[in-house]
Amino acid sequence: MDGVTNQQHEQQQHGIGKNEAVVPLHRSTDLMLVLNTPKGAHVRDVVLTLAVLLCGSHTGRGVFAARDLPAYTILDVCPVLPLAPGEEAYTQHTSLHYYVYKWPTETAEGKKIMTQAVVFGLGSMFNHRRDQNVVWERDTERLVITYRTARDIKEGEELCISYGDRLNFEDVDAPREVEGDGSDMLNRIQLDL
Ligand SMILES: C[S@@+](CC[C@H](N)C(=O)[O-])C[C@H]1O[C@@H](n2cnc3c(N)ncnc32)[C@H](O)[C@@H]1O
Repeated sequence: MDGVTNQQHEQQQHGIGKNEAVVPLHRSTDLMLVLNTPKGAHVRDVVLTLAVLLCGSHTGRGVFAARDLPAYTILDVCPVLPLAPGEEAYTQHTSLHYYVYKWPTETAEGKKIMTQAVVFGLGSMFNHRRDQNVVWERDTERLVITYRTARDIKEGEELCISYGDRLNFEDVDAPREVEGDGSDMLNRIQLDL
């Protein structure tokens, strides 16, 4: 195409200037969605919640590496839908509450505030791990989040982000603080006295 790349050609066809209105999308093809991880999604459905309470654990989805991945590999570029300020008052009563990200934005008066955003694509499927192996970056201008591997990843590893310290579920990956029935800890306390 006489030195014109496919991307430039597409942009010319649509009258779009470079970098302005185009977000190049990437998704690694070396990923898989696993459906039966122990990290169950929260459910608002009363019947399902009862079934979980009575029958035990409820499985959830997670993103895993289907091949070895080098550090800094782009896993996905996900479009987001920022919610209007105040809309979280409604989403917190729905299952969506467990899927939204904090999103900085500005009011019409120019005041910086934090709202929420729904993330499309794999961004909503990454589970939490305190020592995350995926990092993410917001682009508040272009309304996308880019996810990258934080280090070399082995085939079969789960790809996780960190949700921070204030979790509203029990972290199945968290190290158990007291093993056994706790008597070891009690013995140690008594010895120290
Ligand atoms: C954004 S969703 C992640 C995808 C979710 N596993 C699914 O199947 O739809 C977040 C929810 O996943 C579950 N989750 C994520 N990380 C977890 C972890 N380390 N331990 C237990 N549950 C986890 C929690 O229920 C959390 O509210």
